[in-house]
Order: sequence, then C-alpha cells, then structure tokens
Amino acid sequence: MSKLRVAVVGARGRIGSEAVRAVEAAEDMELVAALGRGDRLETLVEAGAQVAVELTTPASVMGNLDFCVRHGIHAVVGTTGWTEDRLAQLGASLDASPETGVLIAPNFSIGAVLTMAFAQRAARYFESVEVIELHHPNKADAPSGTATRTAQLIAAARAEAGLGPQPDATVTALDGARGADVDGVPVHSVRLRGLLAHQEVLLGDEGETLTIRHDSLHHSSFMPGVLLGVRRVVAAPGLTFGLEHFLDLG
Ligand SMILES: NC(=O)C1=CN([C@@H]2O[C@H](COP(=O)(O)OP(=O)(O)OC[C@H]3O[C@@H](n4cnc5c(N)ncnc54)[C@H](OP(=O)(O)O)[C@@H]3O)[C@@H](O)[C@H]2O)C=CC1
Ligand SMILES: O=C(O)C1=N[C@H](C(=O)O)C[C@H](O)C1
Repeated sequence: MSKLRVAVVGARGRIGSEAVRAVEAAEDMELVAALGRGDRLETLVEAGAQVAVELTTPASVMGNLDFCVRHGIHAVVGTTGWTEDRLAQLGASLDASPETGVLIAPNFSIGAVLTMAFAQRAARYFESVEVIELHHPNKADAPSGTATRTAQLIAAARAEAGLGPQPDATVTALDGARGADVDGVPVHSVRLRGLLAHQEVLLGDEGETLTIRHDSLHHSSFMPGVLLGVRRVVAAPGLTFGLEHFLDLG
C-alpha cells in the first residue's frame, strides 16, 4: 500500500512540531515537507504533497489554503479565527476545485470533541449556560476557537428548543466582567502560565448545575485527531467543519 504524502505548514510551532513527529511516526504516511514562515508554498507541489496539515496563524491560514485548494492539495486545518466570511471565501475556492477536501477542526482532541457534543446535547435542558476556556499565555487569540464553536452549538440547540435569553439581572459591570457574548452565551477566557488547553461548560437550572470539563495536558492529545483527519480528508471532497464528522459518536 502506498503511503499518504503529507506536509505540515507551521512546522516549527507548538502544535506543528508535534504534528511533524506524529506524521513521521505514522506507518501509513510519509512526511514530504515541513514548512515554516518564509518557506515557499511551491515546495508542497514539488514534494508531491497530497495533504497539507495547516497549523499556523489566523493571518496566514487563508493564503495557505487558497494555494492548497488551487493545486488540488487536501488540507487538515487546526488554525483558529474562522468567521462566516472566511468560510464563504474558502467555500468559493473549493467550488472551483470540487475534488479537493478541507477539514477544519476547532479541536483535534477526542475529549474536546465530546465536550462540544455533550454540551450541545445538554443545552436544551438548562436555563443558564456559560463557557470558561483556559489556555497557556502564549495563545494569540481569545476566545479560543473551541470555546467559540462550543458556544455556537449551544446557542443553536437553545434556539431549536425555543429557549429565550438567559436569566441575568446585571445592571452595572466592569468591561469584560461578563465575558464575551457569543450568540448569547457568555464565554470567559483565562490565560495562565502552566496551563495548556482546558474548557469548562457550566449549565444551571433550578436547584442543580452540570459541569462538563476537558483538559488537554500535552500537545500529543491532538495527534490522533490530526492523523484521523489526514486519512479521511482525501475521500471527503468539499468543506468538513468539525472532527465529529469523521467520528462515530453514536
Ligand atoms: N485545532 C486544534 O486542535 C488546535 C489548534 N491550535 C491552533 O493552531 C494554531 C497554531 O498554534 P500554536 O502552534 O500554539 O502557535 P505557534 O505560534 O506556536 O505556531 C504557529 C507557527 O506557524 C508559523 N507560521 C506563521 N505563518 C506561517 C506561514 N505563512 N507559513 C508557515 N508557517 C507560518 C509561525 O512562525 P513564526 O513563529 O515565525 O511566526 C509558528 O512557527 C493556533 O491558531 C491555535 O489556536 C493549537 C492547538 C490545537
Ligand atoms: O492555541 C491553542 O493552544 C489551542 N487552540 C485551539 C483553540 O483555539 O480552540 C484548540 C485548543 O484549545 C488549543
């Protein structure tokens, strides 16, 4: 069986360097390129990459994906910063290259994917819900892509269940005290030395609360999801948003 020819873009970063090691260790993959900032994207074509794992920054990801899609290189994307406008732009590129697949995974760890699924499922039963994400202090964006996606899923589930706005009698508050508002769900961001990537979803109703917590303790937690994405994206043309689409969550 021929090996999948895989490149990593953002290969010297925190998750990118871990992805390089994971691809090198995978028996069914060959690492054909490892690009850092300033390296030529044409290397991907010269190296015959079938899949590019994109782990850079919100400022770089759109240009990198545009190049990959135009050249028929499938992409597995962990980089954050996705908005409706960006997704529409990527969708237009994919329309012109219909056999190419792009997976965007707000989080590659199975525990985080399950957290999102459990929170989405629980949301309809609770009047109140807030999300707290906690990360290392070198993280560039807030809130995290995972927390934003979690809040969007919760908000959609609440709307589908006919729930209205959350109870909150706050009249005065310091700026930021109630967190960021993501579709009506408060999201609070903690940046703390010693942490890596953590999230709590707090749900509350009369006389009870439910807390769903996930902790990524090492970047290795993301690697099974990255490798699964690489294996599956080659047979999934178009845009797939969320690793859950490649998992059987029952
Ligand atoms: N989906 C998931 O499960 C996960 C997603 N992430 C996300 O991945 C992204 C990267 O995170 P992290 O590794 O911590 O960040 P880092 O800053 O450690 O890594 C980003 C790397 O990308 C490089 N880079 C920037 N632009 C380019 C470019 N155009 N071409 C090639 N390389 C480039 C940077 O180089 P330089 O240092 O020179 O700027 C840096 O080495 C973030 O958006 C983060 O939120 C992180 C962990 C898990
Ligand atoms: O920057 C990180 O570290 C992480 N970024 C992703 C996010 O913003 O959700 C995934 C994970 O939380 C780690």
